[in-house]
Amino acid sequence: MRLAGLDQGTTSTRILSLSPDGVPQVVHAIQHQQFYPHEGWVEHDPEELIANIRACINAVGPIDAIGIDNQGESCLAWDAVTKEALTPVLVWQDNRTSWQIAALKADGHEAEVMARAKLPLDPYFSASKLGWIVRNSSAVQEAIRRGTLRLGTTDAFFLDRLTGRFVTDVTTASRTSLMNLERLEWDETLCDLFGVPMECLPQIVPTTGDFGAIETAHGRVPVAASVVDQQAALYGFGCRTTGDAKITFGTGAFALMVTGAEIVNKPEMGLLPTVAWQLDGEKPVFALDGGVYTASAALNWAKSLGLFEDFGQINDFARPSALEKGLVFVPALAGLGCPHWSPDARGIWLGLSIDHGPAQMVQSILEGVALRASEVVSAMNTCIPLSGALAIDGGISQNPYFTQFLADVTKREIRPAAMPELTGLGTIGLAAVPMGIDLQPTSQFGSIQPETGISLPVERFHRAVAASKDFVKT
Ligand SMILES: O=P(O)(O)OC[C@H](O)CO
Repeated sequence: MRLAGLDQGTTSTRILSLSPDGVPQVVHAIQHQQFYPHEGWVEHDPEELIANIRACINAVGPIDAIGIDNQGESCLAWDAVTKEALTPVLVWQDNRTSWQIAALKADGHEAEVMARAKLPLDPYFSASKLGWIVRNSSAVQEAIRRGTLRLGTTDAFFLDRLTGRFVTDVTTASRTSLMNLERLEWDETLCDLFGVPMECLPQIVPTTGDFGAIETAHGRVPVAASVVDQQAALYGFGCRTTGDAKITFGTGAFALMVTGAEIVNKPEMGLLPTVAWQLDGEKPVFALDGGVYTASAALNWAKSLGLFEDFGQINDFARPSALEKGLVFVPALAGLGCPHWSPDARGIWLGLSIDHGPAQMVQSILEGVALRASEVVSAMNTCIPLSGALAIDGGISQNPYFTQFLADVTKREIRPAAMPELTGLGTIGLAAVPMGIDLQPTSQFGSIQPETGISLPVERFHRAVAASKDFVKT
């Protein structure tokens, strides 16, 4: 049986299939455009994403089933009859609703949202974005009048268009802030609060099962799984028991830890309970989630500014670290997520001096991403002790300076995945479940030990983080 995983992420769409020895291989990948129409706005073109999905599926050749993973909170509106998008995709990084979130907080609504969705008020989640779409798009208002409006995360749009099933899986629904996490149903109070008509949302279904079939150049292909990309990676890492955790360093850095059947709710730690997956006919497995919004995105930004030309140039830097020498970068280029939840925070360099050049600045960016990830890891570890080493994947998980600094700052063994496609592996693994195949991960991991005798002045970073939060507000 030949299975494929389609990874529709923030920067690219990729299709993977397994080699005969079980290793996922990217068969085709297409980058898509990022649109920044105003400060803080981030959009994708839904038709470009659909075209890229079709191109990837056609490129993979004959397959028996496919799983699709998605970029989480990103969402849009479309028409129930024509299936045409009515708005761009508002990407998870889009901060256009931060003023509305601030107003909801000021009006005392955070406790209610925390009680129902178990999420803080933050523009990251889909709820305020969908509310914004309903209030501001004339095409959406016309569709309401016609009775044909559909609202949802990107997975629901892709499935409705490609298979005719108007559904979303429970992991993606748990990222909207419109689902009651205990009941796993849309929550009327939350929909009213954000101004989202509940009847326009898709049906919530388990992560694996029958999602309909896609017409491809090679015949009809059943979709057997649909899931958020971070949850797919957690599954692909083989994390199955409470305390198993991973961090994926992509556009942002996303840590997830399995908490089993239990919803671990630690708002004071800034961590989010979320659904890890729900296999068809089984109870849901939950996870704790902590996000750093800019990881590779900060390095791409530095590259675009000309601070370096090639990723091969930023693998080695002299010690002591920039942090020890007094230069600190806080990668809050799209606000601060876990554990701060400060959408108005901005990136900041502290400690610049006349002798600093591009190399030290890039070194401090790598360290800033590691320090932010370390904040998330220590919040998680306070909730539930992490089992053993910390497994990581994604682009900068292969950077030797970054991984050693991460080991030193977290004081833990870091295990970078030798094979970078763990999201695809997890998506294929989930699609295999309804086919009756138990695919166990075959990835290999490196091992980076913390250096002994090093004590980093992490307090210096905490002071810089505090400044990054207050800077725009004061
Ligand atoms: O598409 P990625 O890999 O940047 O991941 C996006 C996250 O799921 C957003 O929460």
